Amino acid sequence: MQIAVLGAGSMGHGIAQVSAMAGHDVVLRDIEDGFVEDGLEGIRDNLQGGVDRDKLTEDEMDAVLERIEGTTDLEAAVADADLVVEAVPEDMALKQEVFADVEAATGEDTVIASNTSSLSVTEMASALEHPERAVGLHFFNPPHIMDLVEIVVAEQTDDRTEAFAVDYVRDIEKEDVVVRDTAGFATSRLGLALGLEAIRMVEQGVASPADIDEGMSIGYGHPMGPLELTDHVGLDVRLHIAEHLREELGERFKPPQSLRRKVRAGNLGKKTGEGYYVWEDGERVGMSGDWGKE
Ligand SMILES: NC(=O)c1ccc[n+]([C@@H]2O[C@H](COP(=O)([O-])OP(=O)(O)OC[C@H]3O[C@@H](n4cnc5c(N)ncnc54)[C@H](O)[C@@H]3O)[C@@H](O)[C@H]2O)c1
Repeated sequence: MQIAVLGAGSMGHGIAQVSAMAGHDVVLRDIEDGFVEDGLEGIRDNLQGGVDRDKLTEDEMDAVLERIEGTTDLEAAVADADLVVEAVPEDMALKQEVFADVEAATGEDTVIASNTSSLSVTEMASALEHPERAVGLHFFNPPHIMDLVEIVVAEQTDDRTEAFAVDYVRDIEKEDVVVRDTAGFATSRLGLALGLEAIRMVEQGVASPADIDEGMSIGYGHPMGPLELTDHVGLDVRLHIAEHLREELGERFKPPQSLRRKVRAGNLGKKTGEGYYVWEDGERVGMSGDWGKE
């Protein structure tokens, strides 16, 4: 089928790639030529990495690239699309505008999906004249590696759209979970609950960040402990989501004091060199504060 992906950033280019790898024709749209080029370059790099690791052949790579076209023209991107996936920045007003613009430029049966990680798809869909065609397709980062797609069913989503989303996710060989449109969906809500409790445990001196993380990675088989994951995601991002979930779901998502303090101090995790751990050149070299070396 014909798929349009709007936004060629971290997520958009990956969603375009996995769609093309499943044999779909994809148009990748961003607002400036340079962003489109960066997205296409990202796809080329990912695929080349796959060729280097013998996951696909040069010919397969070329065939995937041939199925992807870049553009800055919204109308050209969505006119013939069966599915449009928006991956523009996480801003409700922008996403509603994009949804409405897409609806004005595409066919009546086109499914319009959002890759939002935290916003209400129901609210986004209210910008449409036919909101029953809206659905959330929450990919994980990076989309070409991560197997899960959370399908977010808005209040207005009809059965056809939900079934279409499930078929698409299975077709691109990802695993689907279907969740109702509630704050934090299923994954962010549970992941954050674990992260916030781990932070409170560090504050209470229950154990060091490294010991808490090891407990979860070795004891529970998590690929990464909740504190290291917080450092990867960004403390500012986690704080923002916690505030949103507190507002929607209650005090159990109240952000711990140390999370606020660290964000105020500019210690946002791996990207700034310190969060609950200290990072150098992308590597963990110790723990933050008095916990010292691991
Ligand atoms: N980064 C993640 O880990 C992650 C994971 C899951 C979901 N998400 C969600 O995916 C969405 C995109 O996030 P991202 O990290 O890829 O952001 P990003 O900033 O890397 O990319 C966004 C892109 O959208 C482009 N853009 C802005 N306005 C546009 C418009 N009107 N039309 C087309 N393109 C436009 C920007 O130029 C930019 O290239 C957000 O809703 C985010 O919450 C992100």
